[in-house]
Amino acid sequence: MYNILTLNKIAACGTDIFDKAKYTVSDNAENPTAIMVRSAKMHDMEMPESLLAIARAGAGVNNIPVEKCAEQGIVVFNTPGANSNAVKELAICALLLSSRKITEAAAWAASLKGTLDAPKTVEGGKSKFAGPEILGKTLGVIGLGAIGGKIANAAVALGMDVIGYDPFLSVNAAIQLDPAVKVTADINDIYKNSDYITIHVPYTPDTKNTIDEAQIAMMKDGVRLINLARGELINSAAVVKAIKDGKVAKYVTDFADDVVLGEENVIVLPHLGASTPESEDNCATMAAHELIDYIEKGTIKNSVNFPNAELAKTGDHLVCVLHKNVPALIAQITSVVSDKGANIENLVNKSKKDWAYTMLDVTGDVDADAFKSIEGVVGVRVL
Ligand SMILES: NC(=O)c1ccc[n+]([C@@H]2O[C@H](COP(=O)([O-])OP(=O)(O)OC[C@H]3O[C@@H](n4cnc5c(N)ncnc54)[C@H](O)[C@@H]3O)[C@@H](O)[C@H]2O)c1
Ligand SMILES: O=C(O)CC[C@@H](O)C(=O)O
Repeated sequence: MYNILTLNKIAACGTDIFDKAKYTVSDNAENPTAIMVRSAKMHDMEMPESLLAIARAGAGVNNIPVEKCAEQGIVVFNTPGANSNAVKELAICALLLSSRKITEAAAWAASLKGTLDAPKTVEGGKSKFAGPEILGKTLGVIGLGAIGGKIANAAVALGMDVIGYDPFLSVNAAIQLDPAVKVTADINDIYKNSDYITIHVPYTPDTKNTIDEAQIAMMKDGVRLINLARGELINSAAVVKAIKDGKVAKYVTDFADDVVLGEENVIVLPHLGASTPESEDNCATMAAHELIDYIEKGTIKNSVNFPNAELAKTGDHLVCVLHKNVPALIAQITSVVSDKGANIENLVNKSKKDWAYTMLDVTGDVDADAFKSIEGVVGVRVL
């Protein structure tokens, strides 16, 4: 039996994909073969010896020690794009929330319950909640991946001028962008020209505080900021100060911290970006398929620490070796096969930065322990 441990609530349509004859799925599974997780923090978790893979049902993997996992031969997957429409829709909502004082106006209207002549009071008091339309305004989008690209296109359709910035823009993402999106190579173009700025990049040590005091100083007076990506990307204290100084008109964030909570002109949402039944189903389904394909066939697709690779078994064994991406290692792996007099029918070797994956389709006997003793090898399975 393979045991799947869930660290967060994972949609049933994903967990139901696991064949009950071969898998158990539970939130207290012992000796887990794999873990399914959403936002639970795993940095301090001791990784069990039994663990082959972690699937993040979502995009961001900053809650997982990705590099430490690679060193222990644990493949980490995410589900690219699976929740991007949910976040796009919330971002469009956030654009309007940042403009039209909707939350304050609704709270004020609710406060009139039980008062005499509420219909007259609202007509008299509504002018203080007026806010600008987004039509014709400029939106800056930082990060044009699955989410940022969709938001850029939707904003164009809503009549906004859109400037996008993404120094690592993939060809696939680029061809999906509306031609009206102006892609700039200089992030300062976003800061200087935008009425609204939204950020959609992964949180890494390099992107921490992407927007801080210096970036805010470059922005237009009255700029509105939206952060549905990660709290750490924007310095909360700098934004709150800029709101008090009248520089920033509004900040809508999906990430609560003590600095932003309760502040005037800050709307804090409780990490709601991916909370739709559709995206929870998409993420759970994709994550389950990634784990099953890896556990049963050695196939890696959508890993963030190892390369994509697949190989069909035509011989007696499929040998799957996770290892460092260093010279002469493949020669040692193939020697282990030939030393035993076995034959390699097919071989795939792929690399991703410091890590690599070699799959060998072998006829004849293989000795799994001999692969494990090669320096730089971090995981071996014979299927
Ligand atoms: N609020 C939520 O519930 C929620 C849901 C999904 C994703 N997210 C967050 O949004 C992030 C983006 O998600 P996605 O699905 O669009 O991911 P993605 O990988 O499809 O896109 C990220 C894009 O950011 C770009 N990028 C990386 N570093 C950059 C930099 N320094 N400057 C500009 N661009 C940069 C990449 O090239 C890529 O195109 C995730 O990493 C996650 O943190 C939040
Ligand atoms: O799982 C969630 O609810 C949030 C997911 C989101 O932050 C992501 O990075 O995909």
